[in-house]
Amino acid sequence: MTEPLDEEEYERPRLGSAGPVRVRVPAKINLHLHVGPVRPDGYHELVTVYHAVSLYDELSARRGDRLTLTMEGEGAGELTLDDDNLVLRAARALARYTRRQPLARLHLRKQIPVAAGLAGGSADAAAALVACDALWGTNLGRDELAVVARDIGSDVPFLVLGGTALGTGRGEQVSPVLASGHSWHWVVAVAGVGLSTPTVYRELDHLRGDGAAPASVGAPDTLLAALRQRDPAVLAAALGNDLQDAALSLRPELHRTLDAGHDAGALAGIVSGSGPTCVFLATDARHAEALAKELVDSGSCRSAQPVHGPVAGARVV
Ligand SMILES: C[C@](O)(CO)[C@H](O)COP(=O)(O)OP(=O)(O)OC[C@H]1O[C@@H](n2ccc(N)nc2=O)[C@H](O)[C@@H]1O
Ligand SMILES: Nc1ncnc2c1ncn2[C@@H]1O[C@H](COP(=O)(O)OP(=O)(O)OP(=O)(O)O)[C@@H](O)[C@H]1O
Repeated sequence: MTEPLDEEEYERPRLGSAGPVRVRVPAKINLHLHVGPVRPDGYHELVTVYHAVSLYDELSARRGDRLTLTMEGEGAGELTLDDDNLVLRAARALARYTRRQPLARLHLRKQIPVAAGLAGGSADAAAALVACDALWGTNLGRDELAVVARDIGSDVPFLVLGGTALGTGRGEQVSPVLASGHSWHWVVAVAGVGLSTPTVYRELDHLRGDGAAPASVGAPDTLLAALRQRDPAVLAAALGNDLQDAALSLRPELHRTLDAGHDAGALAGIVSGSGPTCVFLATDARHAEALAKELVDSGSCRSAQPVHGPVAGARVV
């Protein structure tokens, strides 16, 4: 919890938007996720390729005499409205960075399932940064907002920037890769219950054991080359996620979801991030529609929907 600034420390507020400001923010999947050793700070060194997909949360921001948050939609009932909520943490972080009071009335409409491996919370934090930046007239710009995002969560900088990007460090060091303009088509198969990200990382460490050479998806070169080729069959062969075995160890029923996707004709299927969402690569939009329907009919997931990527990061709409 950051201490509030003293009254005289606040800058005189600049003219911002009269509001409401509406921001749409996508979910992310990891096309490649290499997990290295645990660092002294307890995080794992990562090399990942993030990919923003067309499943969105939406945050609206209005002027207010204090900071408030209301929520509706997917999983909103599971979430707290206190400072643990990543939306409020992000608004306070921006207020502190720009030396002003965190004054805004925020409303979140969620479609991204919670603790699903799609960085839903991180996405909402990114949306809060962009929305408050516009509402308060601080106008930091995307790159500086991504810097503020680093301390909120490892995935948050990417959700500010969007597209397809290489993530290193904890995942918070983000550099965009190739703006090829090619659209990839996926199906996200959402599980009934979420999975805690820290728990999955701990399970990976347990599975790797002490001193064992970590089995790993290695370098992202093959994946990056596949993205440039624009061939779904080549991309299918390049997808990989070091957290997958840990997620499957904790939630063996995900094997059934992956098998159902494969049997339905997906080019490939992997667990997204720390899971439990499974994401499947389709040939095109029509194939993705058919795949989603077969996955729902299989009863192996709570829901399945076609998405495409890459899409832009948190944006005022
Ligand atoms: C699984 C991924 O979504 C892949 O993109 C991310 O690595 C997780 O990103 P995130 O949810 O924003 O993670 P954070 O909120 O920063 O950290 C949550 C917890 O995940 C674990 N964690 C996260 C990132 C990382 N590089 N190593 C870790 O071990 C740590 O236990 C950490 O306390
Ligand atoms: N606005 C929010 N939306 C969703 N989760 C939130 C929010 N605020 C706080 N959280 C908490 O953040 C945690 C991570 O949420 P998130 O949805 O980002 O996980 P995730 O999708 O598994 O992310 P990852 O891709 O890192 O695995 C959850 O335990 C959730 O309770």
